[in-house]
Amino acid sequence: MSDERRPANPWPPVETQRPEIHPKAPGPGTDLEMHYTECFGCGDVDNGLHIHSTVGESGVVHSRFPVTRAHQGAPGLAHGGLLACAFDEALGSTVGNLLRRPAVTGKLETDFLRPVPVGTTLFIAARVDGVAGRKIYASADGHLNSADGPVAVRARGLFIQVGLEHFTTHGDADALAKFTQAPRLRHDDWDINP
Ligand SMILES: CCCCCCCC/C=C\CCCCCCCC(=O)SCCNC(=O)CCNC(=O)[C@H](O)C(C)(C)COP(=O)(O)OP(=O)(O)OC[C@H]1O[C@@H](n2cnc3c(N)ncnc32)[C@H](O)[C@@H]1OP(=O)(O)O
Repeated sequence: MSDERRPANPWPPVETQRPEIHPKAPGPGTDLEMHYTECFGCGDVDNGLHIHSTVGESGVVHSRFPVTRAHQGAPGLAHGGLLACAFDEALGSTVGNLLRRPAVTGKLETDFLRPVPVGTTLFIAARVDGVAGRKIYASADGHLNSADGPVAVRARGLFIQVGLEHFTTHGDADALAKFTQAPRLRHDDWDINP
């Protein structure tokens, strides 16, 4: 179905405030480092997505996902679940880096408009659309092979701001400690009071 014929639900679905870019957010032109070396989306992981992101103008973050044979679902085509993963990464990175609030994905919806062949690079442009308390709404378009190529996938996500205890309670406290000691992720540079 073409994008125009899909029903358009209001987005964000609730009244929101305009997102405020954190004063210590990386500026336009900054290449974002992987946020965690073991992250399947951006980390140094065999057959991971190897997504690289750069901060653009006007609150947009540009991410690139090179689709390889390791990412197939149907023969020669990207797996939809991995495409959704790429958007989770791109949206989460946009929220985390621009707002500098620790947040996790609460809801993620994807519209698959065109097939994404192996060998394609998906150019994902993501932005934060609004904030309502701990709820942060973000969306992205994925273009085939260039920033202005045809849109193949769109996504919308709800991210929920959490305190750091979310990661120590449910995750690996030692890994988190190493992670937050990285200069760019220092605690005092984050807005960590949900
Ligand atoms: C200094 C260190 C910082 C660390 C951060 C580093 C960032 C680095 C930079 C960038 C990289 C980031 C790249 C990562 C990308 C990947 C991200 C992922 O894949 S995250 C993994 C998948 N997601 C989960 O595992 C969540 C599992 N779910 C939960 O833990 C809970 O459900 C949680 C925290 C999401 C919410 O639980 P509650 O008890 O805290 O809060 P409640 O009251 O349930 O929800 C709060 C509000 O949100 C709404 N809400 C929650 N889930 C919703 C949903 N699915 N749909 C609609 N509304 C929902 C609720 O209705 C409520 O709204 P009302 O305040 O009442 O208006």
